[in-house]
Amino acid sequence: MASSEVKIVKAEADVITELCSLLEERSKAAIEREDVFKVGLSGGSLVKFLSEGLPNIETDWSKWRLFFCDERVVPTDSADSTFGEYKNKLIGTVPITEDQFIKIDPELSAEAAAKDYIQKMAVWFPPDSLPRFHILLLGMGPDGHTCSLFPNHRILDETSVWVSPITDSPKPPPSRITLTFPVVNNAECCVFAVTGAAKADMVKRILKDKEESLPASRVRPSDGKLIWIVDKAAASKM
Ligand SMILES: O=C(O)[C@H](O)[C@@H](O)[C@H](O)[C@H](O)COP(=O)(O)O
Repeated sequence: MASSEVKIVKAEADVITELCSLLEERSKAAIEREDVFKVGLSGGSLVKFLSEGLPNIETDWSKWRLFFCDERVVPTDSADSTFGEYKNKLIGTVPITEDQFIKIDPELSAEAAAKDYIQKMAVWFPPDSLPRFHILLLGMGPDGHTCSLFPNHRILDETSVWVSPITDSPKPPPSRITLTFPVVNNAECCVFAVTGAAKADMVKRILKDKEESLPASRVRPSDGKLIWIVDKAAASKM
Protein backbone atom coordinates (compact mmCIF):
# COMPACT_ATOMS: atom_id res chain seq x y z
CA MET A 1 0.00 0.00 0.00
CA ALA A 2 1.34 3.46 -0.87
CA SER A 3 0.40 5.28 2.32
CA SER A 4 -2.15 5.45 5.12
CA GLU A 5 -3.30 8.10 7.52
CA VAL A 6 -5.60 8.12 10.58
CA LYS A 7 -7.26 11.42 11.44
CA ILE A 8 -8.96 11.48 14.85
CA VAL A 9 -11.22 14.50 15.13
CA LYS A 10 -13.47 15.78 17.87
CA ALA A 11 -16.99 15.13 16.64
CA GLU A 12 -19.14 14.10 13.69
CA ALA A 13 -19.19 17.66 12.35
CA ASP A 14 -15.39 17.53 12.12
CA VAL A 15 -15.52 14.18 10.31
CA ILE A 16 -17.85 15.80 7.79
CA THR A 17 -15.55 18.81 7.36
CA GLU A 18 -12.44 16.64 6.90
CA LEU A 19 -14.20 14.29 4.48
CA CYS A 20 -15.59 17.07 2.33
CA SER A 21 -12.37 19.08 2.16
CA LEU A 22 -10.64 15.88 1.00
CA LEU A 23 -13.30 15.55 -1.69
CA GLU A 24 -12.76 19.16 -2.75
CA GLU A 25 -9.01 18.60 -3.06
CA ARG A 26 -9.27 15.23 -4.81
CA SER A 27 -12.02 16.29 -7.19
CA LYS A 28 -10.07 19.37 -8.33
CA ALA A 29 -6.95 17.28 -8.99
CA ALA A 30 -8.86 14.57 -10.89
CA ILE A 31 -10.83 17.07 -12.96
CA GLU A 32 -7.63 18.94 -13.83
CA ARG A 33 -5.97 15.67 -14.89
CA GLU A 34 -8.83 13.80 -16.53
CA ASP A 35 -11.81 16.18 -16.82
CA VAL A 36 -13.86 13.77 -14.70
CA PHE A 37 -14.11 12.76 -11.01
CA LYS A 38 -15.13 9.15 -10.42
CA VAL A 39 -16.25 8.57 -6.84
CA GLY A 40 -17.72 5.46 -5.21
CA LEU A 41 -20.44 6.08 -2.61
CA SER A 42 -21.47 3.94 0.35
CA GLY A 43 -24.81 4.11 2.10
CA GLY A 44 -25.67 4.46 5.77
CA SER A 45 -24.45 7.54 7.63
CA LEU A 46 -22.31 8.61 4.68
CA VAL A 47 -25.46 9.93 3.01
CA LYS A 48 -25.95 12.34 5.91
CA PHE A 49 -22.25 13.32 6.02
CA LEU A 50 -22.16 14.19 2.31
CA SER A 51 -25.55 15.92 2.19
CA GLU A 52 -24.47 18.16 5.09
CA GLY A 53 -20.90 18.80 4.00
CA LEU A 54 -20.78 18.89 0.20
CA PRO A 55 -22.76 22.12 -0.26
CA ASN A 56 -19.76 23.89 1.35
CA ILE A 57 -17.09 22.80 -1.15
CA GLU A 58 -15.82 24.39 -4.36
CA THR A 59 -15.74 21.93 -7.28
CA ASP A 60 -16.96 21.52 -10.84
CA TRP A 61 -20.03 19.43 -10.07
CA SER A 62 -20.72 18.76 -13.74
CA LYS A 63 -17.60 16.56 -13.89
CA TRP A 64 -18.60 14.26 -11.03
CA ARG A 65 -19.72 10.71 -11.79
CA LEU A 66 -21.09 8.96 -8.75
CA PHE A 67 -20.88 5.17 -8.54
CA PHE A 68 -21.89 2.84 -5.71
CA CYS A 69 -19.44 0.84 -3.60
CA ASP A 70 -22.48 -1.25 -2.82
CA GLU A 71 -26.20 -0.97 -3.37
CA ARG A 72 -29.27 -2.75 -2.22
CA VAL A 73 -31.30 -4.50 -4.94
CA VAL A 74 -34.59 -2.80 -4.05
CA PRO A 75 -36.76 -0.24 -5.88
CA THR A 76 -35.21 3.24 -5.86
CA ASP A 77 -38.25 4.58 -3.98
CA SER A 78 -37.64 2.08 -1.18
CA ALA A 79 -36.24 3.50 2.08
CA ASP A 80 -33.53 0.84 1.71
CA SER A 81 -32.24 2.17 -1.61
CA THR A 82 -28.90 3.94 -1.25
CA PHE A 83 -29.41 5.77 -4.54
CA GLY A 84 -32.89 6.68 -3.33
CA GLU A 85 -31.31 8.23 -0.21
CA TYR A 86 -28.86 10.26 -2.27
CA LYS A 87 -31.63 11.29 -4.65
CA ASN A 88 -33.68 12.65 -1.75
CA LYS A 89 -30.85 14.15 0.29
CA LEU A 90 -28.00 15.13 -2.04
CA ILE A 91 -29.59 16.06 -5.39
CA GLY A 92 -30.86 19.56 -4.94
CA THR A 93 -28.44 20.41 -2.12
CA VAL A 94 -25.59 20.38 -4.66
CA PRO A 95 -26.05 20.97 -8.44
CA ILE A 96 -25.81 17.36 -9.65
CA THR A 97 -28.38 15.52 -11.73
CA GLU A 98 -29.72 11.99 -11.49
CA ASP A 99 -27.92 10.92 -14.67
CA GLN A 100 -24.55 11.68 -13.07
CA PHE A 101 -25.16 8.67 -10.82
CA ILE A 102 -24.23 5.30 -12.30
CA LYS A 103 -27.05 3.27 -10.81
CA ILE A 104 -27.91 -0.41 -10.67
CA ASP A 105 -31.04 -1.78 -12.35
CA PRO A 106 -33.08 -2.85 -9.32
CA GLU A 107 -35.58 -4.73 -11.51
CA LEU A 108 -32.95 -7.41 -12.08
CA SER A 109 -31.92 -10.24 -9.77
CA ALA A 110 -28.82 -9.53 -7.68
CA GLU A 111 -26.79 -11.80 -9.98
CA ALA A 112 -27.99 -10.02 -13.13
CA ALA A 113 -27.72 -6.57 -11.50
CA ALA A 114 -24.06 -7.24 -10.65
CA LYS A 115 -23.27 -8.29 -14.24
CA ASP A 116 -25.22 -5.29 -15.57
CA TYR A 117 -23.34 -2.94 -13.22
CA ILE A 118 -19.99 -4.22 -14.49
CA GLN A 119 -21.10 -3.26 -18.02
CA LYS A 120 -22.14 0.19 -16.81
CA MET A 121 -18.81 0.68 -15.02
CA ALA A 122 -16.84 -0.49 -18.06
CA VAL A 123 -18.08 2.56 -19.99
CA TRP A 124 -16.08 4.80 -17.61
CA PHE A 125 -12.86 2.86 -17.24
CA PRO A 126 -10.22 1.74 -19.78
CA PRO A 127 -10.82 -1.83 -21.03
CA ASP A 128 -8.53 -4.75 -20.04
CA SER A 129 -7.66 -3.34 -16.64
CA LEU A 130 -9.30 -3.11 -13.24
CA PRO A 131 -11.40 0.03 -12.67
CA ARG A 132 -9.36 2.60 -10.72
CA PHE A 133 -11.64 5.02 -8.87
CA HIS A 134 -10.37 8.44 -7.90
CA ILE A 135 -11.82 7.89 -4.46
CA LEU A 136 -14.04 5.36 -2.66
CA LEU A 137 -16.05 6.66 0.29
CA LEU A 138 -16.47 3.88 2.83
CA GLY A 139 -18.35 3.30 6.03
CA MET A 140 -17.73 0.50 8.50
CA GLY A 141 -20.33 -1.51 10.34
CA PRO A 142 -19.91 -2.54 14.00
CA ASP A 143 -19.01 -6.02 12.70
CA GLY A 144 -16.18 -4.61 10.60
CA HIS A 145 -17.97 -4.91 7.27
CA THR A 146 -17.52 -2.33 4.55
CA CYS A 147 -19.33 -1.98 1.22
CA SER A 148 -21.38 -5.18 1.36
CA LEU A 149 -18.30 -7.23 2.22
CA PHE A 150 -19.23 -9.01 5.43
CA PRO A 151 -17.01 -11.00 7.82
CA ASN A 152 -16.28 -14.60 6.74
CA HIS A 153 -18.30 -14.22 3.54
CA ARG A 154 -17.02 -16.05 0.49
CA ILE A 155 -17.08 -12.79 -1.53
CA LEU A 156 -14.04 -11.64 0.48
CA ASP A 157 -11.97 -14.12 -1.52
CA GLU A 158 -13.12 -12.95 -4.97
CA THR A 159 -10.00 -12.20 -7.00
CA SER A 160 -11.26 -11.11 -10.41
CA VAL A 161 -14.96 -10.22 -10.72
CA TRP A 162 -15.35 -6.45 -10.28
CA VAL A 163 -18.86 -6.52 -8.77
CA SER A 164 -20.44 -9.40 -6.91
CA PRO A 165 -24.05 -10.13 -5.91
CA ILE A 166 -24.88 -11.03 -2.34
CA THR A 167 -28.26 -12.46 -1.38
CA ASP A 168 -27.61 -13.31 2.26
CA SER A 169 -26.45 -9.98 3.65
CA PRO A 170 -26.53 -10.12 7.46
CA LYS A 171 -27.36 -6.41 7.37
CA PRO A 172 -30.85 -6.06 5.82
CA PRO A 173 -31.90 -5.93 3.11
CA PRO A 174 -30.38 -9.27 2.11
CA SER A 175 -30.08 -8.69 -1.64
CA ARG A 176 -27.25 -6.40 -2.74
CA ILE A 177 -24.36 -5.89 -5.11
CA THR A 178 -20.90 -4.87 -3.96
CA LEU A 179 -17.52 -3.89 -5.32
CA THR A 180 -14.98 -6.62 -4.60
CA PHE A 181 -11.53 -6.18 -3.07
CA PRO A 182 -9.66 -6.21 -6.42
CA VAL A 183 -11.53 -3.03 -7.41
CA VAL A 184 -11.60 -1.49 -3.91
CA ASN A 185 -7.85 -1.95 -3.51
CA ASN A 186 -7.13 -0.57 -6.97
CA ALA A 187 -8.51 2.88 -6.06
CA GLU A 188 -6.31 5.98 -5.92
CA CYS A 189 -7.78 6.68 -2.49
CA CYS A 190 -10.04 4.84 -0.03
CA VAL A 191 -11.43 6.89 2.83
CA PHE A 192 -13.37 5.61 5.85
CA ALA A 193 -15.64 8.02 7.71
CA VAL A 194 -16.51 6.42 11.07
CA THR A 195 -18.31 7.99 14.02
CA GLY A 196 -19.90 6.97 17.31
CA ALA A 197 -19.10 4.81 20.32
CA ALA A 198 -20.80 1.79 18.73
CA LYS A 199 -17.81 1.49 16.37
CA ALA A 200 -15.13 1.91 19.08
CA ASP A 201 -14.44 -1.81 19.61
CA MET A 202 -14.03 -2.45 15.92
CA VAL A 203 -11.92 0.68 15.34
CA LYS A 204 -9.57 -0.52 18.12
CA ARG A 205 -9.37 -4.02 16.63
CA ILE A 206 -8.51 -2.66 13.22
CA LEU A 207 -6.41 0.43 13.87
CA LYS A 208 -4.73 -0.48 17.18
CA ASP A 209 -4.68 -4.29 17.35
CA LYS A 210 -4.10 -4.46 13.57
CA GLU A 211 -6.42 -7.44 13.11
CA GLU A 212 -6.13 -8.32 9.44
CA SER A 213 -9.05 -10.63 8.76
CA LEU A 214 -11.90 -8.13 9.02
CA PRO A 215 -13.31 -6.76 5.77
CA ALA A 216 -12.56 -3.12 6.69
CA SER A 217 -8.96 -4.05 7.59
CA ARG A 218 -8.54 -5.70 4.20
CA VAL A 219 -9.03 -2.34 2.47
CA ARG A 220 -5.41 -1.59 1.58
CA PRO A 221 -5.08 0.20 -1.76
CA SER A 222 -2.09 -1.42 -3.49
CA ASP A 223 -1.12 1.83 -5.22
CA GLY A 224 -3.15 4.43 -3.43
CA LYS A 225 -3.86 6.25 -0.19
CA LEU A 226 -5.88 4.89 2.74
CA ILE A 227 -7.39 7.47 5.07
CA TRP A 228 -9.43 6.84 8.22
CA ILE A 229 -11.39 9.81 9.54
CA VAL A 230 -12.69 8.89 12.97
CA ASP A 231 -14.36 10.94 15.67
CA LYS A 232 -13.29 10.75 19.34
CA ALA A 233 -16.24 8.54 20.28
CA ALA A 234 -15.33 5.92 17.70
CA ALA A 235 -11.64 6.23 18.65
CA SER A 236 -12.35 6.05 22.38
CA LYS A 237 -10.75 2.58 22.77
CA MET A 238 -7.64 3.27 20.67
O1 LIG B 1 -25.32 0.27 2.22
C1 LIG B 1 -24.72 -0.04 3.25
O2 LIG B 1 -25.19 -0.71 4.14
C2 LIG B 1 -23.38 0.58 3.41
O3 LIG B 1 -22.69 0.73 2.26
C3 LIG B 1 -22.60 -0.05 4.49
O4 LIG B 1 -21.41 -0.66 4.11
C4 LIG B 1 -22.31 1.04 5.47
O5 LIG B 1 -21.27 1.88 4.98
C5 LIG B 1 -21.92 0.44 6.79
O6 LIG B 1 -22.95 -0.46 7.17
C6 LIG B 1 -21.77 1.53 7.85
O7 LIG B 1 -23.00 2.18 7.95
P1 LIG B 1 -23.16 3.36 9.03
O8 LIG B 1 -22.08 4.35 8.70
O9 LIG B 1 -24.54 3.90 8.79
O10 LIG B 1 -22.95 2.74 10.37
